[in-house]
Amino acid sequence: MKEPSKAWRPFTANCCSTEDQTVFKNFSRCKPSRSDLSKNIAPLPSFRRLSFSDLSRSSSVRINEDLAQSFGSDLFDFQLSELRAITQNFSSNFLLGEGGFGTVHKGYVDDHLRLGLKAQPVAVKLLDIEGLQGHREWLEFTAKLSDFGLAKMGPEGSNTHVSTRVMGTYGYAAPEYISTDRPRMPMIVETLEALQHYKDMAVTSGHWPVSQKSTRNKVSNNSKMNVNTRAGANHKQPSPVLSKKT
Ligand SMILES: Nc1ncnc2c1ncn2[C@@H]1O[C@H](COP(=O)(O)OP(=O)(O)OP(=O)(O)O)[C@@H](O)[C@H]1O
Repeated sequence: MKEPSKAWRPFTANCCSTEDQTVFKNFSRCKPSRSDLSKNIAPLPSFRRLSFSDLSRSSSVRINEDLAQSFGSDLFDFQLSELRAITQNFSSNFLLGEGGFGTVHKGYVDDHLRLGLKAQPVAVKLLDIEGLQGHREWLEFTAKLSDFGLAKMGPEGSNTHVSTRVMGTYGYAAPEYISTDRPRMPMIVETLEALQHYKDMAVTSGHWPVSQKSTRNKVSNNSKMNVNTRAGANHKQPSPVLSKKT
């Protein structure tokens, strides 16, 4: 009797019955039907990625070392030519799906490929170097410091601090900064975190994140901060945050 089909997972389950298995060059492989290929394979709650390759040699050596520490002897480093053979040259017939990094192809390794590596189906992800995710995403990433009108050049030489007047927007600036005139690094981090939250509230509710009647003292006291969280605010009213900027 034909075995019931199992969810296909690389390195863990069979993808097809014996009679469906064909031989391609020296690689055994499963011959998935068109309907199998068009099916989205069930979510994979946990599976181990045991292999990778196809990076430039120098970078892959370093990554190999890092991954080897995590995976130990379970890690197999495949050459591009091997991956090509496994996936029938990344054939579209073996396409499983596509993610942000590129296409994912079904393949099958036989038990002659590596000592200790059992014959099994695998999924091979092919990096799309033109893709927005992956290479270009990281190469083009440039860290930027957002400037809310508060950025100042740091002290030079033997100076320990820079004197300047308190600047910032009520509701966005850290309350301690407003009250003490002295910024501390944790305040800056808190302010950056709070900023996006307050801005979201302002944009969606059409109200300032703090009451415009807030006084300096009110703002300086975090517990008294009058944050607008009213649900169902009038969305037709232009957001003060947006209208102020335009
Ligand atoms: N091991 C697998 N078995 C079966 N199908 C898979 C497997 N891995 C990926 N796929 C298929 O390929 C598609 C894309 O997978 P991928 O891992 O690239 O998705 P992603 O995590 O959204 O993308 P990325 O990692 O590139 O950001 C999946 O939606 C799935 O259909």
